[in-house]
Amino acid sequence: MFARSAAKTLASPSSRLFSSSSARQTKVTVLGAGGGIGQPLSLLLKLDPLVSNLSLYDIRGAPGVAADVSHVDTSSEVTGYAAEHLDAALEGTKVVVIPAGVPRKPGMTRDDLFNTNASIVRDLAAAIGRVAPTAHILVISNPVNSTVPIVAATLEKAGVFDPARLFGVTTLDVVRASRFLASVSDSSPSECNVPVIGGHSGPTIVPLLSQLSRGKRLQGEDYDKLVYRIQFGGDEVVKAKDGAGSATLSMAYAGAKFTGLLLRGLSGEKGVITPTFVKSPLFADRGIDFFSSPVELGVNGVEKIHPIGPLSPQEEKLLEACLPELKKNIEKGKAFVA
Ligand SMILES: NC(=O)C1=CN([C@@H]2O[C@H](COP(=O)(O)OP(=O)(O)OC[C@H]3O[C@@H](n4cnc5c(N)ncnc54)[C@H](O)[C@@H]3O)[C@@H](O)[C@H]2O)C=CC1
Ligand SMILES: O=C([O-])CC(=O)C(=O)O
Repeated sequence: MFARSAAKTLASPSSRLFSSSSARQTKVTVLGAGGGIGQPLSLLLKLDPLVSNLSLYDIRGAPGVAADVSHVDTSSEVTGYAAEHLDAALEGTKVVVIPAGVPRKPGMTRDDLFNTNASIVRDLAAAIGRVAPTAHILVISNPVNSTVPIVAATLEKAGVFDPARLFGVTTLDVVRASRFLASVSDSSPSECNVPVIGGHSGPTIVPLLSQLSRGKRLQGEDYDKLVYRIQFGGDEVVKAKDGAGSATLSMAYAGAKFTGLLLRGLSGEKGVITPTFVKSPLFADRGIDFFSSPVELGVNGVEKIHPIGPLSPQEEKLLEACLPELKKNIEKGKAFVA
């Protein structure tokens, strides 16, 4: 079978890639497609049969990435957009994935990225609100605990915020929890689907190991070490890359995995449930209105926010450590837009 897709470097405003909203015609846009995450993420999205049109945008390098990825022999069309063509990149899109922004270097926290990434994400959100107000938005850019509230507040200001269509991508925490539990319990990651709740930074990452029999068995130092590794898996990669950035390949995998799950939900599949950071009522009584927990994804995006389920006494403590930090991060994001 030959590739039908040809890379275009710019679609003129008149060249809408599609005009129907059928499930088979799903345009997915990657903002930050030229980066360490954006490139492999674009490749993986090219492999997803639910993507019909892949729109790749970056302030640098996206047309080249698009030309490269477009040679992969799957059916989707790939178009690359240079810096000045953000609106064209977004036109008609159903899903926007955002890995735009700077990554950490050793010694930095995710919150240290706020000063640079907050305005990048705010400006991209404003463009989405203007050009593609009904798109589902998947935020990868850190600090996720703050960038998601920034996107929400920006869309709210524009009068187009729909909480069912905004997601912070916390899938890498779930992927890590599954991989690391498998390695200490001598099992397969497919048998270790750990719910991870809270947010996406150190102590705000709360793995619910007690909800799996393999996780429940871990005690004492083994339990503490595993929780630490899940909470600080990002730091492990930042340190190993030694100044060259943070997780990109595993994040691209996790980003494509979450996008694929969302597309399955959007196309009508039932029972698609995965943790994601969304506007949530679960801890609203504590003043926390964004929280990651298992969410059912459906034709409108967020279909149902599931309760977090039973917690062990250790997990209760982890949750108590998570909530104040998460609240602070969320408020910082909101204050930035206000
Ligand atoms: N949610 C998660 O689990 C994870 C999040 N991240 C975060 O993802 C972000 C990206 O990381 P990398 O890809 O490694 O960084 P990178 O520096 O390799 O790539 C970022 C890309 O964003 C582009 N960019 C900057 N401003 C832009 C704008 N206004 N519009 C469009 N593109 C723009 C840059 O040109 C660059 O190509 C970082 O903030 C990082 O902390 C990283 C790993 C996991
Ligand atoms: O650690 C970082 O800065 C990148 C990230 O969010 C992760 O790998 O989980």
